[in-house]
Amino acid sequence: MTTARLAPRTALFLPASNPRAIAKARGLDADMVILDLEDAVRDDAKAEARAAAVAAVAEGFGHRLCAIRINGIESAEHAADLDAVAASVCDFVVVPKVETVADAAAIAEAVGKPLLAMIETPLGVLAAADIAAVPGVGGLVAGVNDLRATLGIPAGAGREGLILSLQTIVLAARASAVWAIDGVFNALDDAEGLGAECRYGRVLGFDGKSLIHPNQIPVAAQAFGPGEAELAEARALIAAATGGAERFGDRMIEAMHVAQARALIERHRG
Ligand SMILES: CC(C)(COP(=O)(O)OP(=O)(O)OC[C@H]1O[C@@H](n2cnc3c(N)ncnc32)[C@H](O)[C@@H]1OP(=O)(O)O)[C@@H](O)C(=O)NCCC(=O)NCCSC(=O)C[C@H](O)C(=O)O
Ligand SMILES: [Mg+2]
Repeated sequence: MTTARLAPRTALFLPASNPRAIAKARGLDADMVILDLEDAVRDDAKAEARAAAVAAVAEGFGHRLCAIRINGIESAEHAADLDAVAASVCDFVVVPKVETVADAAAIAEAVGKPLLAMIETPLGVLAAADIAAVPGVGGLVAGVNDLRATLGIPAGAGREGLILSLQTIVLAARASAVWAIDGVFNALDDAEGLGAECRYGRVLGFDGKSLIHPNQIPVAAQAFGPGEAELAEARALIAAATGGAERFGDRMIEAMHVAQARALIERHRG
């Protein structure tokens, strides 16, 4: 399912059980807000969080896209979450640990809203292309904490062990023209590390990054750009192109480079 809106560069998770975070998010410059009902919420606060999420989306988040992450298919909360999301005015439902086409299709039908499928288990990665192709799926989101755990990657290791999964997620998303959102970066105070990870995520082809703290928004927004230098080069390339293979400065360009430059400028206009 191709989504009319541009993909978010910055998608901020927050616990739906945290009213201060909800209030704060209304003043933050994130492209998307994801109210979490799953891992960020204690078991004894699930019902209260669900009601708070529905009320928060009804109150609105201004120009920001708004999503609710429900509890997984195996969870006792899943059915109540589906009912709440279906009746809510959120733009997207985020579904954790999606592993099958049947589950993605059933949830999309139940909620009647576009679905962002989290790919965060080995089975999910292996089925990612089929999940992305389900009508109603608007994007794939990498769940890197769960992926690390389910792949057996030691705590504290870099992203090397995730690369095949991350590339599979991007490939699957692109094959169905849906969004590809990179996973979270847990180190709350490491802006330099976050910037490097965002830039690498962009190099892999991701549209944007999932985030967990307000401080991460400007870093990710800058990395997923485009920056002024990129825009200037894109404009110059479009102006110089006359068709077919030709020289642009010290490199060859063809029609697809002009299309890429136009997409970059479109992305900037947002
Ligand atoms: C990680 C945190 C628990 C840290 O909280 P805290 O120590 O309270 O942060 P600060 O004191 O620095 O907060 C300063 C102010 O900013 C607000 N705040 C903090 N985080 C957010 C947020 N995410 N959105 C909006 N506002 C936020 C605080 O309320 C403070 O405001 P104020 O008091 O008014 O000044 C916390 O950051 C947090 O809960 N983050 C989100 C956690 C979350 O949602 N996790 C679920 C998704 S991650 C995941 O599981 C992905 C995937 O499934 C996977 O497997 O990888
Ligand atoms: Mg997860």
